[in-house]
Amino acid sequence: MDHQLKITLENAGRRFNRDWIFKGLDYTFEPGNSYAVLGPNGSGKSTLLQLLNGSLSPSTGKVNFYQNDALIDADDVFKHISLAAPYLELIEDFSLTEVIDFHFKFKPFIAGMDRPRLIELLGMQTSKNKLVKYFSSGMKQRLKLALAFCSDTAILMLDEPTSNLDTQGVDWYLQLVQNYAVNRLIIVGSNQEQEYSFCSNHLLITDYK
Ligand SMILES: Nc1ncnc2c1ncn2[C@@H]1O[C@H](COP(=O)(O)OP(=O)(O)OP(=O)(O)O)[C@@H](O)[C@H]1O
Repeated sequence: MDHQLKITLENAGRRFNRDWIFKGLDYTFEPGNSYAVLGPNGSGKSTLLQLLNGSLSPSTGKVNFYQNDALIDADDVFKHISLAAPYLELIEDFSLTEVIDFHFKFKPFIAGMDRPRLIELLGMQTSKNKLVKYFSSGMKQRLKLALAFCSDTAILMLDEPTSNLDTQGVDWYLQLVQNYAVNRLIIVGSNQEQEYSFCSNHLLITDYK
């Protein structure tokens, strides 16, 4: 990855119908830094992450994306972001091998990674040809995380990254953070300390109600 991405929010707000989820949000997400977006269930973490990945527009204010200080279009932002989230579904009728091959048609592997290494990282050598619909919920979550961490993008966006993971899975996730998040802008939507304690910046949604 040879570029950096910065996201700024200027007086940003989002509402659904008459309900404001948050407003008056001024914030800068700097390249290479780690951020936790925090708040209780239903407070608007996922909504904010969707603004930050260009899939939802603000009701007021602005979300700006800069690549090496040049403004880029919100429609082009997805190329620079790897997202792992509960609402992002894997293709259930694909085998593990097919899911990986399909995913990496759209995004390159990080340096030194390829399909066999990714399967090894997942510890799923014996499930290569298993259809994803027969994966356990924890296996699916590991796969989503591994696809995100192993894609060569400037931004890693993780919504509830340890959902469905057991304690071993949580340790495995923290290992991914250590090994594959270096120098990337990482944004974690969460209300569980274990999954965001490495983040140096905290954004509390409830400060913007
Ligand atoms: N498309 C939509 N239409 C109407 N309301 C919505 C829509 N998407 C989200 N909301 C509402 O916005 C609020 C914030 O939801 P959001 O999913 O962002 O919260 P969250 O903090 O991520 O919650 P959780 O921790 O439970 O995942 C909720 O009240 C939700 O019902």
